[in-house]
Amino acid sequence: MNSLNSVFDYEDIQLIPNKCVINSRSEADTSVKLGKYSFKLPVVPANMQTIIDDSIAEMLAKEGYFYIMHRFEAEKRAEFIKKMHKQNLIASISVGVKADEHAFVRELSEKALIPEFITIDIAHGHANSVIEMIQLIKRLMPQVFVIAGNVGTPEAVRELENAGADATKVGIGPGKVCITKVKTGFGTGGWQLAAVRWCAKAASKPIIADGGIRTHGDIAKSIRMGATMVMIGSLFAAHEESPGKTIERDGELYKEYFGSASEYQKGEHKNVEGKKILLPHKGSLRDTLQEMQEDLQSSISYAGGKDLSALTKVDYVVVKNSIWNGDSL
Ligand SMILES: NC(=O)C1=CN([C@@H]2O[C@H](COP(=O)(O)OP(=O)(O)OC[C@H]3O[C@@H](n4cnc5c(N)ncnc54)[C@H](OP(=O)(O)O)[C@@H]3O)[C@@H](O)[C@H]2O)C=CC1
Ligand SMILES: Nc1nc2c(ncn2[C@@H]2O[C@H](COP(=O)(O)O)[C@@H](O)[C@H]2O)c(=O)[nH]1
Repeated sequence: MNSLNSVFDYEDIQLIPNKCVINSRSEADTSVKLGKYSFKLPVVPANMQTIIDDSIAEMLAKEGYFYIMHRFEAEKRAEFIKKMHKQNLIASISVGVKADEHAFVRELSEKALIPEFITIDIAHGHANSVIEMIQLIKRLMPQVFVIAGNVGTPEAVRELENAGADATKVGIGPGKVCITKVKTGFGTGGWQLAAVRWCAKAASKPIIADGGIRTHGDIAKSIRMGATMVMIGSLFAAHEESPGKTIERDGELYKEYFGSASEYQKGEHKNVEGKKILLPHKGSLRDTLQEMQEDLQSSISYAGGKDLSALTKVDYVVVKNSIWNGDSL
């Protein structure tokens, strides 16, 4: 993999069109299967506190989108599962790996509060702590679809899959509010798309490409490189419905978007690998989801197909190489 020629990021790639086989973009099917469930789009808002809350989760589940609730109000998760199940909606939560999270998983199992999806959400997912958590969940609640991450290498993907993960999440440091690449010198920031391709080639189960998506076209590029689904933070931040605080500056409205490893999330300046930014207020989340779907339908038509599978085979060119993917510190 690590020849320089094969290292690229989203902005370095252009997909090459094929002859169109549909009469309207509305015919293109953007739905995706993950586990036993089918969802409207191969996209999931990041499980971060300024991106998703209970009401957004409910709205997404009711309208047929995949969602992953964040883990930063740990004590509310059991009630959240109950509430979603009362409405016949999918429950999809996140966990960490510390001892109290093991206790939480045991509690869910004992109370038969079984969510459909659990995402193990830590910075460096290629770790024994994650393997142990996968094994614990699978032993106590084998029916749960487990997403494990984050990782950035084929070895990590294989190891987590072998431990029982049903999908792995790829992306170490490409996020908009991420400073891992600067603070540690490590990660997939600047070559996230190539890392997705590298990991997907080794995967035998779905890959979720996480971080670095800056345009709707990047979703199609992720699928081309082997992702089944794409996790997105910044493009989903700063909507009317978004939980981030609204700030007024010189008569303009902005919303906060902060990293899960930022001091704003942690409440202390320790092992900080995230920052806070203000994004211009964007209007309704539903409108963004609608536009994302229309753009992806258009992508499918350029790929010469009728559904997402067409995107997996198109040719592409590498136009140039980038480092920053539009980010600044
Ligand atoms: N996708 C990405 O690039 C990144 C995402 N994040 C997000 O930030 C949030 C916090 O993540 P995280 O700090 O892992 O969660 P936690 O604070 O829950 O830490 C999880 C456990 O892993 C340990 N840990 C964390 N990082 C490392 C490391 N590099 N090496 C060894 N042990 C480690 C922690 O111990 P201790 O703290 O004592 O080391 C702790 O025991 C998550 O939501 C995560 O997704 C953070 C950074 C990168
Ligand atoms: N290195 C860090 N990565 C983080 C942090 N908080 C979240 N994240 C990751 O970013 C993506 C979203 O990326 P975006 O480019 O779409 O905005 C998210 O899903 C996490 O994986 C953090 O504090 N540090």
